[in-house]
Amino acid sequence: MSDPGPVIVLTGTPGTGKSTHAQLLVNESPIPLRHINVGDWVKEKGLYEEFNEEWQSYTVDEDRLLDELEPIVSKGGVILDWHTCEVFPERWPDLVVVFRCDHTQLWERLEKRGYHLKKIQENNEAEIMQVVLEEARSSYPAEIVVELKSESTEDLEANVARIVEWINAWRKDRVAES
Ligand SMILES: Nc1ncnc2c1ncn2[C@@H]1O[C@H](COP(=O)(O)OP(=O)(O)O)[C@@H](O)[C@H]1O
Repeated sequence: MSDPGPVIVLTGTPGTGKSTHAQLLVNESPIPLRHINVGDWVKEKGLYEEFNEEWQSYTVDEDRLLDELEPIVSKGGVILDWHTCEVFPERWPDLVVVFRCDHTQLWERLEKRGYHLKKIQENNEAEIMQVVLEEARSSYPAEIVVELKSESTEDLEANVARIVEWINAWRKDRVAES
C-alpha cells in the first residue's frame, strides 16, 4: 500500500527548536518524512525579492515559493520547517506545531546564533506577544494547531514522541477511511 504520509508544519519564533525537532522526527518517524527547512530553501533557490540589510532578512517571493513547494507537498510525507506559517494554504497541513520558549532562554539561543541585537529584540518580542501562535490559530482549524514547549531535552523527547504518536493515529485513520 502506498503510504504518502502527512504534511506537518513545524513553526515558531526563530530559535524555538523547529529544526532540532524536525531532525529527530525524521529519524523517529514510522514513515519516511522529508524535512524542508523553508528558510534555507528560499536562500538556496533564490526565492526572494531582496535582502533587507536593516533586518538582516530576505523578503520572500511567496508566489514562487508556493509554486516550488506545491508538487512536493502534494505527494505528502513532508515536514515544513519555517518561522512563519500563514503563507501555506489552509489545505496543505495535516498538523501545525507551534514551538514556544521562555524569552530569556530564547534570547540566549539567538545570541549564540550570532544575531545582532535588533534582530534578537524583534524575535524576543514576537515570542512574548505569541505572534506565530496567533498566526497559526488564525490560519488553520483549531483542531490541527498544537502549541508545544521547547525549553529542555525532556521537552524535545516528549514532543517528538507525541508527534510520532500523532503520525500513527493519522495513519490508522487513513486506513480506516480507505
Ligand atoms: N527543547 C530544547 N531544549 C534545549 N535546547 C533546545 C531545544 N530546542 C532547541 N534547542 C536549541 O536551541 C537552538 C535553536 O534551535 P533550532 O532547532 O535551530 O531552532 P529553530 O529551527 O526554531 O530556529 C539550538 O542550539 C538547539 O540545540
